Amino acid sequence: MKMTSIPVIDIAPFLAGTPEGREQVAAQIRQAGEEIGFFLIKGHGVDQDLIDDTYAAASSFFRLPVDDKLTIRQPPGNIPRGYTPFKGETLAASLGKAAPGDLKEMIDIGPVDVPVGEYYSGPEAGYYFYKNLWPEKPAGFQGTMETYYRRMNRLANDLMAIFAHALDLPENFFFDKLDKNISALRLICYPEQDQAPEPGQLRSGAHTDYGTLTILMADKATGGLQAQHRDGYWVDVTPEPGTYVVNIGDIMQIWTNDRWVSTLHRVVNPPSEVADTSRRHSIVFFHQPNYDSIIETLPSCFSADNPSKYGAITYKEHWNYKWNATKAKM
Ligand SMILES: O=C(O)CCC(=O)C(=O)O
Ligand SMILES: [Fe+2]
Repeated sequence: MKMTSIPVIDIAPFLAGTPEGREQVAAQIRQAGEEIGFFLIKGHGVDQDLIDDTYAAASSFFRLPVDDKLTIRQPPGNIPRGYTPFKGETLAASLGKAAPGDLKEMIDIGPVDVPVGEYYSGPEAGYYFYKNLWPEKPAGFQGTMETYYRRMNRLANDLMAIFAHALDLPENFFFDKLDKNISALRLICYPEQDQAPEPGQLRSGAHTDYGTLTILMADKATGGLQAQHRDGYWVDVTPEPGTYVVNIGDIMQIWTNDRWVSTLHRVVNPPSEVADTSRRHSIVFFHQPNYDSIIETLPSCFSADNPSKYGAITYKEHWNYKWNATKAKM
């Protein structure tokens, strides 16, 4: 039977900490990781007021005149910070596919609370800890986003503990690979479409996410997210109020030797009858490990009968390739 919606998992019993609760949540995550690589979570503990404030700050920013938005334009050299105008990225190119630019504009925010030291600012650090660019308007934007970033990092740690449990590893297994993580908070606006898209042009072309996991909050505007089932068909991912969409990224797929899937997904265009009124926003936290973590098959995911399919790489090697492939030459 075809899957028509993605599973909803209440993670509160894991966070409450009883052994039964932890096992029950881990079992559901294990199944979802293997089958579709996407799930909705509830019981995550993130304060709804913080979610609402973050959404409101992002949507007000995108309503500003373009000149105001360009005050924090992405610095030259594809540095992953600041505002990228409409059609500035082509996610299909991360998988080697040519396509017109994605029908979206966005802001990229990197780590907040960066310590001083060679690891964070020396030559190896690249742009991973580059300073964030904050707009003057709307008021309070920086504080809201920094609070949200920190809260997403905590939730991602909780999810990584669940993942470890689900993979028969100690729950703190991943922590030393994440303690200097280079996660990215991305605010995206998919504006109303007053012109028909070009052939092959989507709000976001089909791609997989590059890191460990992604935590997404989106509104319910038409023209939304779809995930590809392992059997090839597309499933609508419809967020419910108070839930987050979580999906597995490339690094979990590599770590688990393909037992879990980094699922192909895309954001489709709204139907043409409503395209000129459909405006969609999403707030996406891409959780990504330390830049120098070595990504190789987890001890519980290979054996003599099931050898590793991937050679070891560092996270920065994986990320650099994907990121640079997707950028418009502007
Ligand atoms: O906006 C969405 O719903 C998903 C965006 C996405 O998949 C991405 O930016 O990687
Ligand atoms: Fe994505």
